[in-house]
Amino acid sequence: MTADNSTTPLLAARGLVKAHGRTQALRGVSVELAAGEILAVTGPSGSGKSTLLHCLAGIVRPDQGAITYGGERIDQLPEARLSELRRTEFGVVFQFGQLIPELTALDNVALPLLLAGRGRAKARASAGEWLERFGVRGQQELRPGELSGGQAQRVALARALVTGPEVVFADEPTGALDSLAGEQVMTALAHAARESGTSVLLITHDARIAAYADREVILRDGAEVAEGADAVEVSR
Ligand SMILES: Nc1ncnc2c1ncn2[C@@H]1O[C@H](COP(=O)(O)OP(=O)(O)OP(=O)(O)O)[C@@H](O)[C@H]1O
Repeated sequence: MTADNSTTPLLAARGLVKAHGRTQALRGVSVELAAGEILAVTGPSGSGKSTLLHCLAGIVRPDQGAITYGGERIDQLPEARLSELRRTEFGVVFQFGQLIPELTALDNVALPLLLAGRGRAKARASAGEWLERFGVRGQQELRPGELSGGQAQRVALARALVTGPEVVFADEPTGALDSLAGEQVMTALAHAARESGTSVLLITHDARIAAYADREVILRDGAEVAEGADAVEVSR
C-alpha cells in the first residue's frame, strides 16, 4: 500500500499470515490505520476480514507477520500486556452487540469503567452521557432483550467508546440491522469517532456503510486485492 509519509500509522500490520487448522485465513496481509482514520475492510464471505480484525485487536495472534501499535510491536506481547492494551486502548463492537443480558443498558456501558477501577457513581454518570450521545438515554434502564437491534448496537457502541479508546474495531456492526437502522448506527459511530479523534477499523459487506470510511481495503482469499480512498465522505 502507499503509506502517507506525513503521518506514522497508529496501527500497522505487515505480512500477516494466519491459519485456522488447514484453512489459510490470511496469506500475507499488510494494512495501516492512521490516527483518526475510519478504514473499511470489505470482501466476500470467508475472505479473512474477521481474522484480520481479531489479529489487529490482539484477540488472536498471527502465525507470521508483525503488528505495531504506536510504533511498538504488539503481536508478541505477553498475554497480560496484550489484555491491558485491549482494555485501555481498544474498543470492540460485534455484529450482535454481545451486551450482558442480565445488566441494564446503563450498567452494560458502565462496566468497562468499573473494571478500569472507576467509582460506581462516576462510571454510571459517564455511561449515561455516552448513551445520550448515541440517542438511547431513554432506554438506560432496559435490558438488552428489551431493546431493538438498532438500540442494542448503539448501547454496544457507547460501551466500546466509554473508556476513550484510540481504536474501535467494529465487525459488521450494522450487519443485523435493516438499512435505515444500519445507516443511523453508522452515522452515530462515524460522528462520535470524528469528534473524539478515534480511529475505526470497520468490517462491512455493505457498500453504503463502507462509504462512511475514509478508505477501503478489499480482501479476497486472505489477501489484499485493492485499496481506495474514493469512499464518499458522507460522515463529515
Ligand atoms: N475458528 C475457526 N476455525 C476454523 N476455521 C475458521 C475459523 N475462523 C475462521 N475460519 C475460516 O477462515 C476463513 C476466513 O474466515 P473469516 O471469518 O476471517 O472471514 P470473513 O471474511 O470475516 O467472513 P464473513 O464475511 O463470512 O464473516 C474462512 O474460510 C473461515 O471458514
